[in-house]
Amino acid sequence: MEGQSRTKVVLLACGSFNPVTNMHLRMFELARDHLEDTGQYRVVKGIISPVGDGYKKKGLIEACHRLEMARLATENSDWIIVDSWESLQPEWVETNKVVRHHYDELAAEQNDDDVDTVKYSKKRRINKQVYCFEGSSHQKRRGCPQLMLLCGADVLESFGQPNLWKQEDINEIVSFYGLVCVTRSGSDPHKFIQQSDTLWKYRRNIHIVHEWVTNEISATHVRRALRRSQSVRYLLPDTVVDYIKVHHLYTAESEQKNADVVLAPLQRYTGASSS
Ligand SMILES: Nc1ncnc2c1ncn2[C@@H]1O[C@H](COP(=O)(O)OP(=O)(O)OP(=O)(O)O)[C@@H](O)[C@H]1O
Ligand SMILES: NC(=O)c1ccc[n+]([C@@H]2O[C@H](COP(=O)(O)O)[C@@H](O)[C@H]2O)c1
Ligand SMILES: [Zn+2]
Repeated sequence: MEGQSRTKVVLLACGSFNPVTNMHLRMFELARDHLEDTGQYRVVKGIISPVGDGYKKKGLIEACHRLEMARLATENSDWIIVDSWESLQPEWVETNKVVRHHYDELAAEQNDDDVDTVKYSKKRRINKQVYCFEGSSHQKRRGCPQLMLLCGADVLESFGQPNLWKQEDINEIVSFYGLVCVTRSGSDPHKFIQQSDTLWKYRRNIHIVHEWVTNEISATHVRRALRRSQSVRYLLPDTVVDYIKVHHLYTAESEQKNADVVLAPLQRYTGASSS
């Protein structure tokens, strides 16, 4: 397929990024290679969206630090950016709403481009037509890049955890947007999809990216090493390692943050109290 006729894709990764690791960055590169190798897609942008403090995950340090580390980690990338919208919301925001927000932003950018096109080169607007997409309250804008949620297989498998995700949110993500899922040791995304009727129905919108160079880098491991004053160099960009040192992040004390608090989605869907 010629470059022009490929579908433009923007990849959105939501997560704690507590802190961002090299594997988070690798996840984007792996996903881009995989999608472009199909000949159908051209990946034009990657967005890292750190979760807000209202998520209440144990050991989650302040969003301002997580954002700044993600910014430092992506400063050498010409296609991955960090977006602060989610982390600045006063309460935890469901991932589906974050995806919707970014889709609306992309559509607005597309509109602006079209207006410029009309203004300066008098070409026809291409973005006026909208069409409904099966099973979604949203409308797809023609000319707008496709937004796909990018995650590791543990997040995909968390769809099966009771009271963590709303079924309608999962439906919308996999039917309207699409999912790119990178394998992670200990996970079997193919099996998980095979066992879920919803995921099976929309399996063509779920792209599984096999990471052959398996590694178990996780932010949990990084935080543990830091608490023990062990080196985390080469697991994270040097600029992030320096930032952690300067700001004395990830201590025994910070790991106890939210220790007695119920995770926000569980609170919201079960009505459980916050402590
Ligand atoms: N080694 C990895 N392989 C594949 N995906 C990964 C890997 N590490 C993180 N991810 C993915 O990156 C996204 C953000 O993850 P998150 O911020 O939870 O990082 P993490 O390393 O899993 O941290 P934690 O250990 O605190 O849960 C998630 O979709 C997660 O699945
Ligand atoms: N119902 C939901 O929308 C829902 C539930 C659980 C986690 N999440 C998101 O998944 C990501 C998971 O991050 P962690 O793997 O760091 O916990 C976060 O961005 C979080 O907001 C969304
Ligand atoms: Zn995680």
